[in-house]
Amino acid sequence: MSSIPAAGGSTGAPATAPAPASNPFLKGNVIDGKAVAAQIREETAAKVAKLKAQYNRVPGLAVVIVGVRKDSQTYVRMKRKACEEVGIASFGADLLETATQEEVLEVVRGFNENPDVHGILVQLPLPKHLDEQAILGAVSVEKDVDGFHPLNIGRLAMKGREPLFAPCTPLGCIELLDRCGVAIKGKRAVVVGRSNIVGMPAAMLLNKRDATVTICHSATKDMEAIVRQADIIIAAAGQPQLVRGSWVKPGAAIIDVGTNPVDDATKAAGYRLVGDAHFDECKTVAGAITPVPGGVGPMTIAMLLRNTADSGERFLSGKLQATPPTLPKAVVQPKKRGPLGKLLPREEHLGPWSVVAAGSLVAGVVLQRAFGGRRQ
Ligand SMILES: Nc1nc2c(c(=O)[nH]1)N[C@@H](CN(C=O)c1ccc(C(=O)N[C@@H](CCC(=O)O)C(=O)O)cc1)CN2
Repeated sequence: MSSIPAAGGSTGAPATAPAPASNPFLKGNVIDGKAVAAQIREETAAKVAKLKAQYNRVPGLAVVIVGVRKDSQTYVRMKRKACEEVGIASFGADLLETATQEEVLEVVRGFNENPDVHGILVQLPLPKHLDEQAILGAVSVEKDVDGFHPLNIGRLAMKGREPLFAPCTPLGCIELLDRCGVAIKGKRAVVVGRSNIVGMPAAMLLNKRDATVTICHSATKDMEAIVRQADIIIAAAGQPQLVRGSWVKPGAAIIDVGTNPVDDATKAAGYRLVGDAHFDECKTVAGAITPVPGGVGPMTIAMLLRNTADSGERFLSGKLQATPPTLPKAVVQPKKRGPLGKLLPREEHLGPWSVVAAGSLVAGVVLQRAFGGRRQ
């Protein structure tokens, strides 16, 4: 276990929440994600104000966007506005659709080295010609507020380890369960979908909280029978209304991560958003359910703000110092000689966090060897 505080306790057990019947975030059995997100934003604003009073500095978030995708532009605008509202300093880089891998990496490196930046995110998806894995791996692990760096994901996957940051949408799903008084420990959870952004990290977070977790995917046989056993369902398959009311055990909690546009001539935009669960059917059976929109979506940005404030606190309080972004190379490129004339890996003359990060890197590589070659 590292001495560095991990994920602001975010992956650990929650404070006690009111029982569902009297819960202020439940309207009947519908979870009000906007209200939960508003509470987290208020808490974050208070934390940022405290940091400002203590250190006369505020946390800073850098958002990198490549290209002109309309939805990505909207999310990035929402993130920058949210930063402003809670007092987090906003940094940005808007790159052309045609930006090269090296140009994006150069921008990331600049933010890695900027002491006023405590969190960095690269808006996804990236244009197809870019190597997303290499770009996410280039973000300094200590500033990886999206929680997508392989070291953070590796630590999330491992027993007895904690990431510095967990991915925002899955973290938001857990926070919704906690704040709505839905117990996780010992419960059966089924995650439908295994994306890197939501499904897999959601399963890992639920596992850390002692749920018994099953992941369903496109090759799962008799998915509905598996889902029917769940006390908690995370629907994150990217398929509109996949989870039907008849799949749901009475009283189960459904967290719907899907945001699928479907044609709707009655709407000014010509479409409406639906989730991966059939809301009207599932609502009649579930103990609690998130709507789309207004459920998980607002939590993604709220958790990003909280991760950034936690990161700012680690840096400003001096608990953490950024290590050079070239750490993985440093581990494999010996530079110094030990007492017996043996070359020492550089981790031995870097700070304690570097050793932790190096250990996690090895763990990440082992995990990748074990699981990486398999078909998704
Ligand atoms: N680097 C990242 N890229 C992406 C992430 C991420 O967490 N990090 N997640 C998604 C997009 N996303 C944030 O980036 C995001 C998605 C949805 C919402 C949201 O508030 N949705 C609203 C509906 C908004 C609408 O009307 O369109 C809701 O569900 O209520 C916020 C952020 C992919 N990329």
